[in-house]
Amino acid sequence: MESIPSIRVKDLTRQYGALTAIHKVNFTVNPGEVVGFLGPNGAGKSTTMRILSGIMSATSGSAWVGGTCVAQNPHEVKRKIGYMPENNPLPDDMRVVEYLRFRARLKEVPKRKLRASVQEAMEICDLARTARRKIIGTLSKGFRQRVGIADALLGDPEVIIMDEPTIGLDPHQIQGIRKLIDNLRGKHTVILSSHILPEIERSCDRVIIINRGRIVASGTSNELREEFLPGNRFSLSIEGDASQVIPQLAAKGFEATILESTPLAEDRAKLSLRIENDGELGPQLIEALSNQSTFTLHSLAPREPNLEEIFLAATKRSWEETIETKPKITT
Ligand SMILES: Nc1ncnc2c1ncn2[C@@H]1O[C@H](COP(=O)(O)OP(=O)(O)OP(=O)(O)O)[C@@H](O)[C@H]1O
Repeated sequence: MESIPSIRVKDLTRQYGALTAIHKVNFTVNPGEVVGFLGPNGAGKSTTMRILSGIMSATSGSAWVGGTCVAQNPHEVKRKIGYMPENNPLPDDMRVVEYLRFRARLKEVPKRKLRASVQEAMEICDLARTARRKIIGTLSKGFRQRVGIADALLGDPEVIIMDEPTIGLDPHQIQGIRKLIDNLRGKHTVILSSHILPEIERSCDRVIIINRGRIVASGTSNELREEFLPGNRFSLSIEGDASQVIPQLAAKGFEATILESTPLAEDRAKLSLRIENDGELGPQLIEALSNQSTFTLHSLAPREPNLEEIFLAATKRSWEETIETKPKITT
């Protein structure tokens, strides 16, 4: 039997007056998945997350959380979802434990489970020992984010949604939040939005890319690489005449393009190549580029495009498609 998706979104659209913030957005997230929601500023990430968590209604379309329709049963959905909004506002004058107990009561966590639920959330977020009785106003940004995540975990919801959980954090704090997200894996379905692409690549099983209110790509990093940046990529450094690299490769039967060329000191250059040929290419490339008079090969290594390159390719394609489908203005 097929399991019910933790999240299903169908043709979700939201207008703010004349502005279409999201347009016919469709996606599903399966139980236990950790999904990254990626998009430039103003793409519609927060709008989608707010609708999913029942804070805001959609103009049209539908969303379900654990099979429950958000518009029809917002109260039930709120029990199934833990939401940490962007720039999570917290009361500066409360103690961490007091605040979380207050939040647990608001979320209608049953009285007999309340203390245990708060304790468990504080333990998962590493607050129990260090910050339990601290005044929130005195906490660092990293610890404030932990309080926000602990809040989202109260009542053990099926789905955790985090809007920019690492924004404004230093590398140590980011590492802490990353570990925390790793600990949630398998116990909750997680959607997190972030601008930090290596962060998403490192933490998420799958990525959904949204641009100007529309989903432009969805898949694992590998699937997206295949779709948007096919071909084998290599980095190499040479000494000598860089303009001879492509002719030399062509003579040996390789179809290659230079993606990037960076001159280095002493007649050296670093090149990034895309090769269309299939198969295990490394040894053949070394052979093709060695023992000839115009340059010396110093190093060669395969290079996988990172999520930033995939993201740029996906959003560029969606931008070009929009330009192409726009009617031409005639005078
Ligand atoms: N309350 C609102 N009223 C009017 N327009 C809004 C409102 N909230 C968002 N918008 C607009 O809707 C679009 C999508 O915004 P949204 O906040 O969902 O994007 P985002 O991807 O989360 O961006 P960011 O990463 O900057 O938060 C933007 O053009 C934004 O200016």
